[in-house]
Amino acid sequence: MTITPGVDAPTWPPEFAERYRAAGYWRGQTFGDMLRERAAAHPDRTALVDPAPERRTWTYRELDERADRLAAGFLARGIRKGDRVVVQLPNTGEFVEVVFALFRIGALPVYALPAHRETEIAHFCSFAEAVAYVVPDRHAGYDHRELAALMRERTPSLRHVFVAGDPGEHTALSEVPCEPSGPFDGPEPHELAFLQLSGGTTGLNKLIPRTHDDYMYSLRSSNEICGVDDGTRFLVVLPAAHNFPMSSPGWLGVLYAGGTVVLCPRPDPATAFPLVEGERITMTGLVPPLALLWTDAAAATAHDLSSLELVLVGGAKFSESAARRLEPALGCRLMQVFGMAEGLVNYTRLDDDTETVVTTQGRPISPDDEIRVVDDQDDDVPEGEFGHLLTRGPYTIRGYWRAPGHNRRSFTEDGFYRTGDIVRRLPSGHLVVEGRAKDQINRGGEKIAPEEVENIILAHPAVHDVSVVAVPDEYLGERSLAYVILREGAEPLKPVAVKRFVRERGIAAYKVPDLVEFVDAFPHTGVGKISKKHLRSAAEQS
Ligand SMILES: O=C(O)c1cccc(O)c1O
Repeated sequence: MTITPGVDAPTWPPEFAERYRAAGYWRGQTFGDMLRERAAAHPDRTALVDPAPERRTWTYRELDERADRLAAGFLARGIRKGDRVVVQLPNTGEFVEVVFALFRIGALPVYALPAHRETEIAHFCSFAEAVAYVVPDRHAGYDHRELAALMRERTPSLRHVFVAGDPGEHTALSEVPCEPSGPFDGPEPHELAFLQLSGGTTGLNKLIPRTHDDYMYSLRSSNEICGVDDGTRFLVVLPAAHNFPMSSPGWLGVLYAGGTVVLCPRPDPATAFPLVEGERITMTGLVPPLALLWTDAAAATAHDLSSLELVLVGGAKFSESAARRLEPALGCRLMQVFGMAEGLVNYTRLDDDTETVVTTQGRPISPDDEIRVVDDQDDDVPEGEFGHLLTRGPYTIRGYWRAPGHNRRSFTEDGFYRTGDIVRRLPSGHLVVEGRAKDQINRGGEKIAPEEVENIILAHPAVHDVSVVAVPDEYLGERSLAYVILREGAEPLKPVAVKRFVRERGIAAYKVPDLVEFVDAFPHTGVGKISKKHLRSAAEQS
């Protein structure tokens, strides 16, 4: 169960770590201590607002105290430093309390999304050898307690299920807190803070080990770039466990700055606009499909959105035409952000001209973010030409959690992360994302590994072979299409039966193929392997 540094989670070579400390990037503070410091400096300021169903607020002092008591309760139940805890909570105050309680004792949250189901959660629990799983009772019509019971049966390491709300057969989260018996033996700043999820390209999600030092640096710099300060009122519209709304600059960045975080239960304008007005929201982050929806809804809304100063858009490519419409419609500044949970984050800047803001995906946070744009042989391409984006820097991981084989493919020998994105770099340093080399579908910001979905469909008795590819979609950017070859002599299937089969296997709904087509054969490459590129262009033409 214990973590061996450099083995379970590859880390920076000592000369890099020294350089990042000397440059002042890594400042030696943990998230637990950060909150403690803020609570001492401005105890009565509002840290957190959870507006639904009844408005609840937390001052910095209250959040700090509640995190302490919950941390003490977790310890009393045997959760220890280095233990992994799968946290699957919607945008509620409990999410923030749980995460800070775990930070304080050095247990590592594994950030599941509310949309995840049996397939994903079973993987996180077993691969991370989680000791606990934290869930809501019901969310969006789904009973998480039943899934939790199944996970307890199937995962030997899983000793606890904590439920926010009615616990059923499990333990109520509200029963956990107790009085701390003394200071916590917390983590060191260079140690892991949590495991974030990768978008995944090869089947199941990889886990991304982030340290207190490296993540705190990305927040602090994001705050400077985005102009976050103690007057910022940030609306968390996307699922709070996503890296973007957590750290770019996100709810953690805003708490770092002493601002106020408001948790939005659903991302639609009908839910969010009254909150923007009522809570005087100044900043938020959206994925492109939501940005479009908000842009269109703003024209007709009776709600006063004039408090909005900045909307960040990222997670998938934002079309230039949509980007041009956003600022006039919402009456605020647009900032594009191109980031990844593995590290590197790029922003357009507040003083960039409009053309740069609408046509690029920004430039890196740090002067020490090393960027290479290379061809298929890893040779640098001339400035301004397309190539694979490789990166290395003070907040980009050196390897995934317990994945040595995968790490040899995803990182160069000298530690550059192969992002899988195809970019072009402008003389200003801004990147333009042109496409993707990795086998992944980006469905409006939700990343899908085709292989994971293919493996599920292959289990259908009537299916001989399957290939899942991206097809362009005006609203989401991309949707998923499953090309299915049926077994000889099999009863014909309807597309809806394939979709139902995938859904019933227990997988996040966004991974269920949007389209299913039955074909006799896939286009093949010379070596007889399915050519995803070929399939993608066939899909684009159909
Ligand atoms: O993962 C992402 O897509 C992402 C987008 C914007 C900003 C981020 O930090 C991200 O991780």
